[in-house]
Amino acid sequence: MVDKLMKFEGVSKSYRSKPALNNVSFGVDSGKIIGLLGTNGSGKSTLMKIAAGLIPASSGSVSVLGAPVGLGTKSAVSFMPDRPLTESWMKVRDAVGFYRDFYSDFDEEKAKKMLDFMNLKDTDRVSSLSKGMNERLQLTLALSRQAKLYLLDEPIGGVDPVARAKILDAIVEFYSEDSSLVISTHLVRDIERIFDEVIFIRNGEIVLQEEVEDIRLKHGKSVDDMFKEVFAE
Ligand SMILES: Nc1ncnc2c1ncn2[C@@H]1O[C@H](COP(=O)(O)OP(=O)(O)OP(=O)(O)O)[C@@H](O)[C@H]1O
Repeated sequence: MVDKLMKFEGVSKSYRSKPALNNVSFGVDSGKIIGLLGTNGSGKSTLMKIAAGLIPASSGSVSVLGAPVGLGTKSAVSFMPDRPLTESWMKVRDAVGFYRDFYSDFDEEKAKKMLDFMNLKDTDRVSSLSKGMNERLQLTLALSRQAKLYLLDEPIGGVDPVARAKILDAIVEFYSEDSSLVISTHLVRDIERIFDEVIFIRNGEIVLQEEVEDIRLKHGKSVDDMFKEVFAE
């Protein structure tokens, strides 16, 4: 029986000699929205890229649905990178076509509903979208794949609070409960309402993994208060 949707065991990663992750172990269960929270440079993107099979770990093992990360796990994982994969010549419909052609699990109907929700038009040029609208597009593309695990790297980075709220509403609205979502951010206060569980990462190490309800009940704190306490300098 596969117990965890994703599992990191003793994972370390260095870029040349610079360490980015140090002996990271944790698991992700199915059916959850999880916040991967850490300050700049704490290793969030590195962790996601390893889970998505884009870069290798230096040591340790990572599995998705019980299989080591590799070609076989890529269809179970949809990754939204912090930099867009779309090209500037594209219109929104070209970006959708690109994903449809590239991913056999792409759900075009879902993409259309999401684009509508996001107020994006087929004919909008990607290069003329504002940062917030572009993030809406990237999120639509990533969530329209039928994956088991969605990894969203800073989906609300650099957008104003109104755009943030819209993006969070879209995540909640279009999330399917037989999958899990891992969302990296350092903007904790704006987003904590949607998390079931949070993982704190500091200097490449996991320093806390806890259910949000437990943080509130056991510690009597919001996730944001806890984050500020753990990351105080
Ligand atoms: N391609 C790379 N080459 C060299 N060092 C890198 C590379 N990518 C990341 N690093 C370093 O690894 C560490 C972790 O970076 P990472 O991007 O994973 O952090 P992060 O938590 O996602 O940060 P941010 O919130 O700023 O995006 C940082 O010290 C960073 O400078």
